[in-house]
Amino acid sequence: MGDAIVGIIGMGDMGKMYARKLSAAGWKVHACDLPDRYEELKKEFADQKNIEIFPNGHSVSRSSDWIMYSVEAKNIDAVVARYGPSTKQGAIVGGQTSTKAPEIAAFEKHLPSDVQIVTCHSLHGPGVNPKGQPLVIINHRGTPAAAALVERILSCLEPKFVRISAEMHDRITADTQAVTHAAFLSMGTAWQANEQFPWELGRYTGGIENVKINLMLRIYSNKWHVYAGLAILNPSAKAQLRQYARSVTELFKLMLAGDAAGLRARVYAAREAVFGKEEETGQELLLDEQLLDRFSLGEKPAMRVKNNHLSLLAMVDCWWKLGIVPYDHMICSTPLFRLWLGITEYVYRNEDVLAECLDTAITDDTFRSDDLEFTFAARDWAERVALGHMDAYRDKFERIQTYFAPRFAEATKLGNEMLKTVEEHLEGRKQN
Ligand SMILES: NC(=O)C1=CN([C@@H]2O[C@H](COP(=O)(O)OP(=O)(O)OC[C@H]3O[C@@H](n4cnc5c(N)ncnc54)[C@H](OP(=O)(O)O)[C@@H]3O)[C@@H](O)[C@H]2O)C=CC1
Ligand SMILES: O=C(O)C(=O)Cc1ccc(O)cc1
Repeated sequence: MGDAIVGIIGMGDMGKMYARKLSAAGWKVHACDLPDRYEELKKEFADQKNIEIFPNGHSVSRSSDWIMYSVEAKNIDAVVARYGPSTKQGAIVGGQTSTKAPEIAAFEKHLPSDVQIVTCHSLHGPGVNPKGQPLVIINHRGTPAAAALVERILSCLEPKFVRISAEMHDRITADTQAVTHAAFLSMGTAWQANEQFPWELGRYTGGIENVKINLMLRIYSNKWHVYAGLAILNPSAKAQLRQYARSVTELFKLMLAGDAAGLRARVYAAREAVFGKEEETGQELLLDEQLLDRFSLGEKPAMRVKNNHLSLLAMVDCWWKLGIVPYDHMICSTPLFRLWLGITEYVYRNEDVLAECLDTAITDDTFRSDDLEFTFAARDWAERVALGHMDAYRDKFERIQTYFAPRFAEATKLGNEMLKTVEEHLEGRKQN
């Protein structure tokens, strides 16, 4: 089937996943990473028949028909500056970076004018089966035939193609990915600050808590540059993170003040804006807590411990304040975002659960010290992103990553099972 040659520059987790899938479908793949990884990669792919490893991006660019840059977003300008001018005449170029503004700027700046630009973004990590997952295709500077070729190449992943502009992509992923990651990063920061492994504490077990813990560990087990690039380089993300931090702070102050009426009024106003009036939403819930109960890293206690779920209340408050309707973004969502939306919806569309949450927020001090640290954390992540300082982001991320590292292997296994079960559940729901 492989009439065109696919070039991949950057053989990290995503580059390798693409190389394996495309070559298995019969496409010839020319790939490289940094020159000092040439020998190691050649050995790794020696018996893969359609993959040829090259010493650098010049040889990949000169010989391929669609070239995908799968490098760190923070390096995209430098890498395209180096290899872009070597692009084969009339070829098509794209990238896998999670934020398209800097990628497109680099392409426009460094690619010869006869080169077409059709780029992409898989909305899932390298360990997730791409089948049925959204795959964004952006035809920025290409003929319809060029875009059709890129889609033909990528159709072997069996994705759900989402055809949008680069601007729309960055707007949506700021709403879905950047702010979701900020919530989980802040949870990890708070637990580390209080020197806790939450699955070891009786008060952090049960369905919703399992999602929080597993997704937090999943994010910290990934590479810092993926999340830093996604937040810091996305022009729309700063405002989202700032609002999330503000929502956390304001809700926490209402809790501390014991202002039950004020908290209730605010939470219900957000609920109406995001989920509609209760009587208007006849729809079935995305998730139920029993489904999530199975995926615990710790022992399940006999009695469920109540939590005020500040991180979830702040998420819905933030969507409300920014006028975001999360369901509008489902076509362009990641598995993490769907789970996050699933548990927020579970709390908000269940009158008893929400009432218990508000009552706990006012009358129960169990979570005060975690919530205090969570508030500091949300503000600090938002500030680091606003300052645009990659090293400050990396330093904090890697410190917390080291703390949780001993549990990554187990959490990844459990997290994969959890995502798979939830995805199957959501798929089944759609078909019914
Ligand atoms: N991981 C994820 O969940 C997802 C990531 N993405 C995006 O995809 C891109 C790749 O991510 P991922 O694979 O996870 O990250 P990795 O760090 O695993 O891969 C990036 C690779 O690019 C290499 N590289 C850097 N500079 C050059 C160069 N000049 N020439 C050739 N190779 C180079 C890096 O080498 P070295 O390590 O030696 O610097 C590294 O091997 C990122 O932009 C990320 O945002 C998109 C969807 C999901
Ligand atoms: O699902 C998520 O949000 C992830 O954490 C995995 C991920 C990371 C970066 C991307 O560009 C796309 C997906």
